[in-house]
Amino acid sequence: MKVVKFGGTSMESSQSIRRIIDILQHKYSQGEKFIVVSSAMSGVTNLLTQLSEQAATGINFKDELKELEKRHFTVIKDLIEVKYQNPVLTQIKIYINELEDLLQAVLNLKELSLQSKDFILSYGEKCSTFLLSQIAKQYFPNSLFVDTSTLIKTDDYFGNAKVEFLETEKLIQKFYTNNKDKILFATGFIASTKDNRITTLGRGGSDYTAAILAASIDADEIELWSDVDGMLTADPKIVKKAFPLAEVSYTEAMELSYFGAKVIYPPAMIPAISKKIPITLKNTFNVDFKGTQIKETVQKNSYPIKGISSIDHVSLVNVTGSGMIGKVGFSGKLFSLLARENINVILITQSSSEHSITFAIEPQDISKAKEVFNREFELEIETHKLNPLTVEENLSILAIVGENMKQTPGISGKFFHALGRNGINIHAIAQGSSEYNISVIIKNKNISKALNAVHDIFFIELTKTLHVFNVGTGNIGSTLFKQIEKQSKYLRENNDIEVKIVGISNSRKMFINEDGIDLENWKNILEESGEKATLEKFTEKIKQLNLSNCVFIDNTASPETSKFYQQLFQSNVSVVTCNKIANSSSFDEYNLLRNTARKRGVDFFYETNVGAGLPIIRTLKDLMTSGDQIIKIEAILSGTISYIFNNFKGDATFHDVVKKAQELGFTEPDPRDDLSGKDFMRKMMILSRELGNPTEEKDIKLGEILPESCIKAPTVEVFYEELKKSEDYFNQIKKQAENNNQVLRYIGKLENGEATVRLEMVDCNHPFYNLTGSDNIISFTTERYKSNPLVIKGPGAGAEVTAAGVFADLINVGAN
Ligand SMILES: NC(=O)c1ccc[n+]([C@@H]2O[C@H](COP(=O)([O-])OP(=O)(O)OC[C@H]3O[C@@H](n4cnc5c(N)ncnc54)[C@H](O)[C@@H]3O)[C@@H](O)[C@H]2O)c1
Ligand SMILES: N[C@@H](CCO)C(=O)O
Ligand code: NA
Repeated sequence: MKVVKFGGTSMESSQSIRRIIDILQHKYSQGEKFIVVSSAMSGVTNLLTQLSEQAATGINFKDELKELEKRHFTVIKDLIEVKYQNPVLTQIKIYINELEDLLQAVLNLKELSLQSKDFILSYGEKCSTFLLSQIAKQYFPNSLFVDTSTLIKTDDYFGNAKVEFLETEKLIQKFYTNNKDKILFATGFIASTKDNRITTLGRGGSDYTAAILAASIDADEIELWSDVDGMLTADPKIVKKAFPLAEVSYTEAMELSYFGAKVIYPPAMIPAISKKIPITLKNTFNVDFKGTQIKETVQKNSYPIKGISSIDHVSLVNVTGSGMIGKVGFSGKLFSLLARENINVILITQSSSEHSITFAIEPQDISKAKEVFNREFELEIETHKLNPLTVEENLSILAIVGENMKQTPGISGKFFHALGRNGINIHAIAQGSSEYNISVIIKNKNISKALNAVHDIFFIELTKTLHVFNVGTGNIGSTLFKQIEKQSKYLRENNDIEVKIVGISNSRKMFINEDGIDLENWKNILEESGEKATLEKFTEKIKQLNLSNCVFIDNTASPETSKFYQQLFQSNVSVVTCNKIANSSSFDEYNLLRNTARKRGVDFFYETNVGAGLPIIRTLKDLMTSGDQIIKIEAILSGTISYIFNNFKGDATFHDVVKKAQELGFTEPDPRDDLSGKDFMRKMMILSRELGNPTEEKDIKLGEILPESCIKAPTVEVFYEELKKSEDYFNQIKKQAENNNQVLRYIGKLENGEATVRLEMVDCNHPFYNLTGSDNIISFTTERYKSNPLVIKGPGAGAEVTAAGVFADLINVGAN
C-alpha cells in the first residue's frame, strides 16, 4: 500500500488535476494499491488566510469567494461528465456557503481567533479533495472521500496542532479496516481536537497527513508529488548545474531541507521515519522521472557529499570576554536566555580558548538579543569580564551535507579551498561531530558564487567552469575563440574543464551574458546586442557578477587594459594576457601585479609575452625554481624581424616583406613597434625581470634597424611610404651580408644583468644562422646546461600559435 500525496502545484487547474488522474490510472492498471492525500488548490490556503484576516478588519470578501467558487466549478465542468456534475456542484456550493457564513461571522465580530482561522482554512482541503475524489470516481467507482479531521486527533494548539498519536492511529486503523475495498481520497493538513474542533497541522501539513496515515497503516511507501524533480544537489535557481539526487537518507534529507531545499518539511516526515517508510519525491510534470527516494540507508554514491544548501540572511553575534573562561554553565545560561526570548539560534561555534562564543541568528532578532544580553550580564559587562555583543550583518550560511563525509578526510579541505580560491572570506565555521554537515558563514553577496564554486568542486565530476571575460577581438582574440569553440567538447570530456566566454569587448562594443556567449556567432551577437564599450563598465560588471573561477583575457595591445589588472586581482579574477604592456611598464608596477595576484591566490599568466606560444617563460621559471643558475640568454625574439630577414633576399623589397609580415599576422598592430626594436626590447625586459633583475626600459641597449624618418612617420601609411624611400639603405645592408656569406639577425643578449638587442651579421657557424619563417630561438646557458645550452626554437609570432599560447595559459588557471 502506498500513500500518494499531491501538493497545491499538482492541484492547480483542470489540466494539472487531469495529470493526477493519469498518474492514478497508471498505478491502478499496474495493480498498485494506494491512498491519496491532497492539498488545497494552489494558493487557496493563502487566500483563505488573507480573506479571514481582512474580514477581521472589516474588509469584504464576497468577490474573492465567488472567484474561488468559480475555480472549483470550472474544474467540475472540465473534468466531470455532465450527468454526474450536479451533486458535486451542490456539495462545493454547500462548502462555499459555509465558508461565507464563517467569514461573515468574522466580519461581524471583527475578531479572528486561531481556532476560527483553522476552521476556515480547512475548507481549502475539503473542497479540493472532495472534488478530486468525485473526478476519480468516474474511473475508480470505489473512490471514497475522507475528511481526515475526523481521524487525526490533536491538542488544541490551533495553527500548528500536535497530534495525539495513539488515538489517531486507532481511528485510522479502524477506518482503514472498514474500508479496505475503497480507494481513499483524504484531506491533507486538517485534524480536530478531542471535542471535534477543527485544527490544522502547520507548515508541511499535507505531507504530515500522508506520513501519519502511512505510519498508522504500515504503508510500504509514501509518494510526495510536486512540481520539481525531487531533491537537488543545490538550489537550481542559483546553481544551473544542480541535479536531482536518486537517494538520500532521512538524516541527509533533514539537513538539506533545514537549509533551503524546500521540497519537504522535515518534521512532517517523523511518523514515516519512525516506521522506516521510504518517501519518494516525484514530479507531476515529469512523471517518468524516478525522483528522489528518502530512506533509512542509502547506497554510497560516488560523490563525497550529497548537497549544498544555504540560508540567505543571517547575522552573526560574537560574545567575547575573559569572564567566560572556565565558567561552567555560561553557555547554558546564554542560550537559555535566547530561548526564553524565542530567538532561534541557527549555528554556534566556540573556540577552545573559551574566550569567545559566536552564534548565528535571524537579523530581526538582533536588537532583542542585544537587549536581553545587556540586561542579563550588566554586571559582567561593567566589570569588563564580558564585552558588549558585537554583530556582523549581511551574512549567509552555506552548508555541505552528506553522510559520506563521515570519516572521509579532505572534504573540508576541498570545501575551504574552493571558497578561498574565489576570494570568499569565512566568518565562522561549524561542524557537528556527526560529520553530516559542515557549515560556514560568508558574506551574503558571495552566496551565489560560493554555491557554484563549491558545487563545481564536489559534483561536476570535478568539472571546472572557467568564466572568461575577453578583451580584444582582433587577430589573436578571434583566433582564440575559434580554437576554444573547436576544443570545448574535448576539454569537457577529457579534462573536465568547461570554458565559458561570459564577456567580450573590443574597443567599440562589449557584450556580457552570464550563461555564456555562443562562439559560433560571437561577431553578430557583439555587433547586434553589444553596448558601447568602456573598460570601466566591463570590469565593474565582472566584479558585480562575482562568478567563480573568473578569468580576464587581454588580447589587445592597449596600454589602457593593464590599468585594470590590479583591481581585477583584488577581486580574485585571474588574468591571462598576450599584451606585454603591463609587464614592461615600470618595475614597481610589474612587482605590484605579481604580489597582488599571489596574495589573492589567483593566476597571472603571460606566456605569449615572449616568443608567442613557445614555452619560454615557463621553461625559465622551471629552471629557476628547480635551482639552476642562468648564466646567459641569447635570443631572437621578434617573429616579425626574423621573418623579414629570412625573406629579404633576392629581388624582394624591404617594404614588401614588411607588408607581408603584417598580413601574416606577425607584426604588432603598428609594425613599427616591431621594427623599432621596441617589441623585442619589451621581451628582453620581461625575461630580465623574470630573472630577478629590476630592469627598466632605459637599461636595455637597443640597436636600431630603421632610419629615423621611418620611425618618426606620423601614421602607419606614411611609415610604409618612408620604407619605400629607404630601400637603398636596406639593400646596402643586405648586400654587405650576402657578400660575406652571412645573414642578418637581430639578436638579444642577457648576461650579468645587462641586456642588449643588436643587429648582427652571422655566418653559417652561428647557431642562429638556420632560421626560417617567423622563427624565434632562445638559448639558455645555465649551470646545468653549460657546454650545451638549452635551446627552444619555432614560430614565435602569428595568430594561431599565439592564440594557442593564450589558450594553454587559460586552461592552466586554477590548476594549482
Ligand atoms: N601577432 C602575434 O604574433 C602576437 C604574438 C604575441 C603577442 N601578441 C599580442 O597580441 C595582442 C593583440 O594583437 P592583435 O594582432 O590581435 O591586435 P589587433 O589589432 O588585431 O586586435 C586588437 C584588439 O584589441 C581591441 N582593443 C584595443 N584597445 C582596446 C581597449 N582600450 N578596450 C577594448 N578593446 C581594445 C581592438 O578593438 C581589437 O579588437 C598584442 O598585444 C600583441 O602584442 C601578438
Ligand atoms: N609582433 C611580435 C609578436 C610576438 O609577440 C613579433 O613579431 O615577434
Ligand atoms: Na612564450
